[in-house]
Amino acid sequence: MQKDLLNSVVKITRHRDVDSLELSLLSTISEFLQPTEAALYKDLSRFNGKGIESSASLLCDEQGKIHWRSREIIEEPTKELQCCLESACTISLQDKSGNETRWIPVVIDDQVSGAVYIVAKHLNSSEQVTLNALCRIYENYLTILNESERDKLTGLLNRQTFERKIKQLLEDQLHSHNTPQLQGNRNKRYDESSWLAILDIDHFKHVNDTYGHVCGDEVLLTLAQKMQLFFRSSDLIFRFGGEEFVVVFEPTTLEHITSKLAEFQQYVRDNKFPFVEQLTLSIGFSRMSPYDFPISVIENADKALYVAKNSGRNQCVYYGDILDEDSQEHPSADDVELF
Ligand SMILES: Nc1nc2c(ncn2[C@@H]2O[C@H](COP(=O)(O)OP(=O)(O)OP(=O)(O)O)[C@@H](O)[C@H]2O)c(=O)[nH]1
Repeated sequence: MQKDLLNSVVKITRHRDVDSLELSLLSTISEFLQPTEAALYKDLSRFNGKGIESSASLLCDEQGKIHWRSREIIEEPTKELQCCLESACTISLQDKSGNETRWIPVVIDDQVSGAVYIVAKHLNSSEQVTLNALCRIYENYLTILNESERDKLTGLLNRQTFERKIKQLLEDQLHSHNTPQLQGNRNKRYDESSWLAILDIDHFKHVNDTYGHVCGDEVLLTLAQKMQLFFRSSDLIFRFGGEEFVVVFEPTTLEHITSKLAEFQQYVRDNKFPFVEQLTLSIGFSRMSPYDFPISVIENADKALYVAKNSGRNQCVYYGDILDEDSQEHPSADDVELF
């Protein structure tokens, strides 16, 4: 048992990203404590978002087969979960037949960032020690990984994680595309796809030059917080560098994404930021299908951003529109009549 446990700890700490770490923790809990249910909850307000997310969860059937469930926002968290998050205390309930349900807080930098949830037959004292030790190892390792995945100033995902996160997202989409029963609650329309947008603050150098770098940092931090509150928690938000942010949106229509981005531009224009009178953004965006290379989607959105900047800034440009204009100006060989 001890040797197996040590090997599991080695396995958990081999991971280099938070998502695999979460799956690995639940697998280990499942291996050693045979729960009927286990999950990891994340308090998104800790990351400037909204609500509570079940970021990984599993169900074990009577044959001992594990069924993984996809990540979801918890619409109505139980009062025990809320109590665990608010009090930073482990909550435990036992029914008459000895089944136990536990919520164990996950504490990062002295703040509760989530909880481990487990439903199992009565846990003896050595199993309780094992469970607590696994949760503490997870907590320690999560602290290190969070630091390497997130931008220090804004707490957003950093550029280094972009490739991996996008690859994972596209693989998940391809998987759910091929297995319709996994598509989740929302009925997807045939014309929906993912989108990638680059948002760049206009004339940010002027902010730095006028008020200083520290004030510039505060503007960046405020914008990052507004982005996290405005967009869905399932959308991925990266700080790509300086005053440039990348948002990857879950599948939706061109019409919806166009109005969502326009609304955000308006929201930024109308809202107060520290020091500056008014802040505006230029945005370039592009469609992203599971068959695209992330780097080429970035290049397309970047071309659209370039057009937005050159058209006077404070604009939102769709790559598909500049492609259409381009093909009208430079018709392809297919469009040229040969005599
Ligand atoms: N405060 C602060 N400034 C940064 C940071 N990273 C980059 N910058 C500044 O961001 C500014 C970017 O300037 P430019 O690339 O000329 O862009 P801009 O002034 O926004 O002009 P346009 O994008 O063309 O509208 C420079 O002044 C950088 O020093 C940061 O972490 N903090």
